[in-house]
Amino acid sequence: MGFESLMIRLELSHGKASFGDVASTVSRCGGDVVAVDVIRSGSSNSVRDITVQMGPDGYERTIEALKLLDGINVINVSDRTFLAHLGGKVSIRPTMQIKNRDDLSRVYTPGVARVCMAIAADPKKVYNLTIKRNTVAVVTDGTAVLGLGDIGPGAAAPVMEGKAMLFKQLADVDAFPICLDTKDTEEIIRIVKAISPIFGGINLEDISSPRCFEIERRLQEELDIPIFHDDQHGTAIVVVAGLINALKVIGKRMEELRVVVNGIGAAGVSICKMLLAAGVKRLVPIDQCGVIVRGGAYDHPMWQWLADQAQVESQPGNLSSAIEGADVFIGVSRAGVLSVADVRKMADHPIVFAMANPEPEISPEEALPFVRIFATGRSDYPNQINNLLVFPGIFRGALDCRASSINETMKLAAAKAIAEVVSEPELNEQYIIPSIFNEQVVVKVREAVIRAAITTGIAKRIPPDFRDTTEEKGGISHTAGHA
Ligand SMILES: NC(=O)c1ccc[n+]([C@@H]2O[C@H](COP(=O)([O-])OP(=O)(O)OC[C@H]3O[C@@H](n4cnc5c(N)ncnc54)[C@H](O)[C@@H]3O)[C@@H](O)[C@H]2O)c1
Ligand SMILES: O=C(O)C[C@H](O)C(=O)O
Ligand SMILES: [Mg+2]
Repeated sequence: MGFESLMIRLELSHGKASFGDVASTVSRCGGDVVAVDVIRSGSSNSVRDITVQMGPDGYERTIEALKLLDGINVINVSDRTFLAHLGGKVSIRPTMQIKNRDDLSRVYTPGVARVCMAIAADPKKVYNLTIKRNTVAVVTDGTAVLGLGDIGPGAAAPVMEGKAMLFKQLADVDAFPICLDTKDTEEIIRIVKAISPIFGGINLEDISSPRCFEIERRLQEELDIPIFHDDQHGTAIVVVAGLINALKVIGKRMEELRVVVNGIGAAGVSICKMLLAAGVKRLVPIDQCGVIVRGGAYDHPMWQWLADQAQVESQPGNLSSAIEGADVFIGVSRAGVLSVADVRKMADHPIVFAMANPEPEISPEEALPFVRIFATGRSDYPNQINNLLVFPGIFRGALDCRASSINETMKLAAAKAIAEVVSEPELNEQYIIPSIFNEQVVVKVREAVIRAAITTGIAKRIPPDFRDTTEEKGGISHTAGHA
């Protein structure tokens, strides 16, 4: 599933082989040549880089077929995805160049000492005189990386670097990947607290459940910067945004839905909580042990919380029995657990958000003939429901107003803001959620988050663009200080 790019460096012996032979061989193996670069051209031979797009299954076949061509020498094969990772994906750049001793004495000893002492005298100044106000730590222990599981902190780094890139490109937030070689809850809390002075916020990422709940709660209690477990809240916010719009398309209301959530880990717990807050009255949470039922007894504190909720159904069962008559399936579990037979048992106008990464609970090819609305977490299909629509804008807003946390009001405001980026005339089955490249996403999420932070009294600063207009924009009073 999904197309990938491969870059192949070839030497063609003129007179023996032509570029047409190469292109037709690639095409026969199921791929397309999408770019050609001539690296060297001589009288008897030439060297070219060809970029080939195809499903991952076709790679080896293509290379073997090219090697068999007379007059073609395959010099090198590079997977473009790996090439994009060479040397990592982010770097740190200074904000000015040190050109002479005068500059040096300002940014370094002795000038810097005066600035240090100013912060020592007034710790709030760290926000204006260091990178803190714009910097977020993306912290993982590598235990729940995408749906790949506990692959360790080093292997988790490419995902964390990817999040850091997106923070910067989409919201101009400087984010730094921190991959911790410990799974111990107390140690993680201690380390994050210890590194927190230079960060304006902490984005926890891919830390497995249930430790993630305790880590987030304790850090938020003990620190006055926002702590946001992306897999919980970023995911829940984007799911609610997608659902708000999907319901507009199919004409159902939140209150009349029966919703199955499969995978009650970090993402699943938070999605369930937010669905209840959004008005869902019939909820069926399912994990590997089967349906989590109202009135049940569970060791997992969050499952017990769910079992105590009036909206959670009491009928035991498994995914295959529980999906019967469901209006919505939300998967945050693992690849391939939803079958076509399951989907066919759903109510009219089924909505399926199959969000396990990188492979969803059911492939679009299998599901699409039987569902009204389908979404995945992936970038290569329509309706990408991924927390990447949330974390850049939510942190942009939280940093700009120096919110001490990210509360429920801010989260709901973010969900509504994302949903509203797609206007009603634009909405359709293939377009329930805006593209991440829609610049309005970060702008609207930021604005909604700041307004919610100010109204709920947790903003420590009013951003300049909110200073004169807050009254007209919604009757918000100036309670926070300007800094
Ligand atoms: N699209 C997105 O934005 C997005 C965001 C967060 C997580 N995810 C994906 O959701 C999945 C879970 O992520 P998480 O952070 O919650 O991980 P997690 O490890 O905290 O939770 C996963 C849960 O799924 C359960 N599970 C595993 N197999 C199952 C099965 N066959 N049936 C029912 N439950 C099953 C596990 O027991 C666990 O409780 C991953 O694939 C991740 O990539 C997607
Ligand atoms: O990283 C992603 O693509 C989304 C999410 O954070 C996940 O863990 O799957
Ligand atoms: Mg994640």
